[in-house]
Amino acid sequence: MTALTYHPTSPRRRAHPGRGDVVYPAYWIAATALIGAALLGVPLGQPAAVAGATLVFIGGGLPHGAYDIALLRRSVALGRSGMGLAVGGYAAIALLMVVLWMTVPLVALVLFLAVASVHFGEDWQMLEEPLLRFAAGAAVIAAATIGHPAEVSALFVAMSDPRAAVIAQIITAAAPVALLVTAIGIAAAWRDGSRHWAAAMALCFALLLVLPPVAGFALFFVFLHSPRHLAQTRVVLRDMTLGRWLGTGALLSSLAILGWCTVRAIAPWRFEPIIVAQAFQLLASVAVPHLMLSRWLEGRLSAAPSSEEKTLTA
Ligand SMILES: CC1=C(/C=C/C(C)=C/C=C/C(C)=C/C=O)C(C)(C)CCC1
Ligand SMILES: [Fe+2]
Repeated sequence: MTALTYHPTSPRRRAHPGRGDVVYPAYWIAATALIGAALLGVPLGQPAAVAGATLVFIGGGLPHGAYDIALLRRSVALGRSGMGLAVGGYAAIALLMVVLWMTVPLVALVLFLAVASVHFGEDWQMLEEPLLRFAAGAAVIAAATIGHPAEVSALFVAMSDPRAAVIAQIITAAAPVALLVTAIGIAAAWRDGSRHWAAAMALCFALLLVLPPVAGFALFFVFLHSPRHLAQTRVVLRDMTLGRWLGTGALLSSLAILGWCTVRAIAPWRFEPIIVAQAFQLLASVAVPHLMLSRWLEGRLSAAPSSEEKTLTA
């Protein structure tokens, strides 16, 4: 994910009409296919379908973080040791998150949900109000939870411990507010010209409410969140050949999965081997350095806008 900010000409207005209005046709195709499957009675909440959705969100979503280090390298002139430090720091933060899952999984879960809300809120660049962006980010979790409290609670418990059910209850209680605030965000995005994004997210929230949670999440993550970031990243890394681009995505995603399996094999692991729960734990572990790096890059870019960034924000 890249952290690409718009630099206002007026200090009052952060957003830019139509800013961030990026939705690919694949999203509408996937959403239509999911609606069709649900109408035809395909059991999207059954274990086989959940395993399929897990493969989709890992295979289609994990690679969007694979370019974080390449982006960092593009933004700061790093020597060999600087690069080593950056890669080491990134891996160390991810590993720290794995340790949190192993030692205090409830803390890891809360951290994950908070980080995800901030991170998904970054997709709403058209909204100038940070609280609105955070609510819109949190609404992804809130919609899935209020729509399917028992399933989400069971997933949280599988990732953490039985006390995680309380977290699902708290989210369920707060969900109406998050969704109402997000409705305002959608209206504002629509009014300001980001109509594709506003319509796509409105449909996605509706689907997160009604579809089984992992299917709804896979739709959001793979077809809305990741492609925006991949497209922005591709602009910055446009001189990477297609082979190298695809190779980097595949290699680093495989390394993350391999790293996860290695840690699981060598460390004492008290979780049930539930694949979907582990996939979310892995996602959480890489999401934390992913978010930290994006925030840092955003700070840098805001402080010193480059010509490259101007291209991106145009
Ligand atoms: C665990 C879980 C959920 C939350 C997933 C989150 C929060 C994912 C965050 C991913 C990130 C931050 C990726 C970074 O790019 C849902 C959707 C409520 C469905 C039920 C189980
Ligand atoms: Fe991301």
